[in-house]
Amino acid sequence: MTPQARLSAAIDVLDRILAGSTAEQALTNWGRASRFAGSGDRAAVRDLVFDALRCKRSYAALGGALSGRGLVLGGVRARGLDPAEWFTGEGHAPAVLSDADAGLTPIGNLALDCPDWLAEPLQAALGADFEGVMQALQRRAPVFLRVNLAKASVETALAALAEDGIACALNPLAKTALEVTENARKIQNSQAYLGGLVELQDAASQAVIAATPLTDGQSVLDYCSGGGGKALAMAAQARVSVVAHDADPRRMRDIPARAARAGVKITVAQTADIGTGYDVILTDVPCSGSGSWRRDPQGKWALTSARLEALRQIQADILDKAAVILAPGGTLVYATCSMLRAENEDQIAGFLSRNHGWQNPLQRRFSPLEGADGFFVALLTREA
Ligand SMILES: C[S@@+](CC[C@H](N)C(=O)[O-])C[C@H]1O[C@@H](n2cnc3c(N)ncnc32)[C@H](O)[C@@H]1O
Repeated sequence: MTPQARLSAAIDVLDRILAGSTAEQALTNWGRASRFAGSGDRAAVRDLVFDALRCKRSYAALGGALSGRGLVLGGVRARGLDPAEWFTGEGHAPAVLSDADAGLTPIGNLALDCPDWLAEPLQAALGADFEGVMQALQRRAPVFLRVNLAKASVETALAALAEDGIACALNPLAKTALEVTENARKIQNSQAYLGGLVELQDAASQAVIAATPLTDGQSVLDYCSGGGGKALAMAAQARVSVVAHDADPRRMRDIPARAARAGVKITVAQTADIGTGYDVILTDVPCSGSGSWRRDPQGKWALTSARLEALRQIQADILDKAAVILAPGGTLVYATCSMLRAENEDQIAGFLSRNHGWQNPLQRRFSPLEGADGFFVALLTREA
């Protein structure tokens, strides 16, 4: 495909997304219908689509319309390219520009791709970092790996990755965290990944596990395990017995295979079998995802105040339910990939006001300005 034809493909995919499809669905459907597209084309179209979704407001302004064409045109203008060279109408290129394609220079929340209703709570949470963080969320997220210490040292993992041409740099957020600097697309077929030496995991997620006080012999519950990313990290950090649970059992489907590849043991529990008396419970609760909008830009535009309030209720309920199955003297770990106080500091304050005999020795925010996703972690310790 020519670079111009890739723009046309991105326009088509974005139109489907604007009509209600998820990005993944729309890209998959386009891929199936476009057998002629090679892997480079698919990657390029995907990048164009996700760039446009991250910058939906500003690109729509620059491109003169909230449409596939407007977004892609806005992206061309944002990159400082001459649109006339790209919108040529020749071959599979997008149609030539007309007066209808005039755009305007975005300012304020528009320029920052911030939904208006979220500007105030985000400013309250981020203070002087607000603009910088919103700008960071307009760019693609770096790729991070976690070295699986159950199978390899950091040096061994780096050497194995290098054999597959994948270059990485150590990341200060966690001693297991590597930022991929070259050939990220090779990871899933690399020997280091297939052999369980490394897992894909954001560095802030790894920092959350590093902040979790795990010691050999403990019983640990990952209450909202999803696909088990953090359960795997906990199982590799100390000789602990890890139980994974999620309200949606389908999300835990891959945990046995992932645990086998990583060389660790994880017991998957349905809600009825969750048990009690855990030394450590991690609640990596469902949240707005505002710290990871780079990876899920549709989440930024789909969030509403009603949905945020519903999430807050779920988060408080999860904390209260987990608290009663924690052993005396145990630690409840609360984590979100949100930057909003309502889901972070306010939840901890709410928990402490509802429950007595608890301490809160740690609260820590991770900012996208540190390179990884925005995250929040709090430790709640129950008196013995
Ligand atoms: C942020 S995700 C967890 C991600 C996962 N810990 C990881 O590292 O990949 C939140 C998870 O909470 C689950 N969940 C939602 N409501 C729940 C509830 N009431 N009890 C337990 N899990 C719940 C969701 O199904 C989702 O998988």
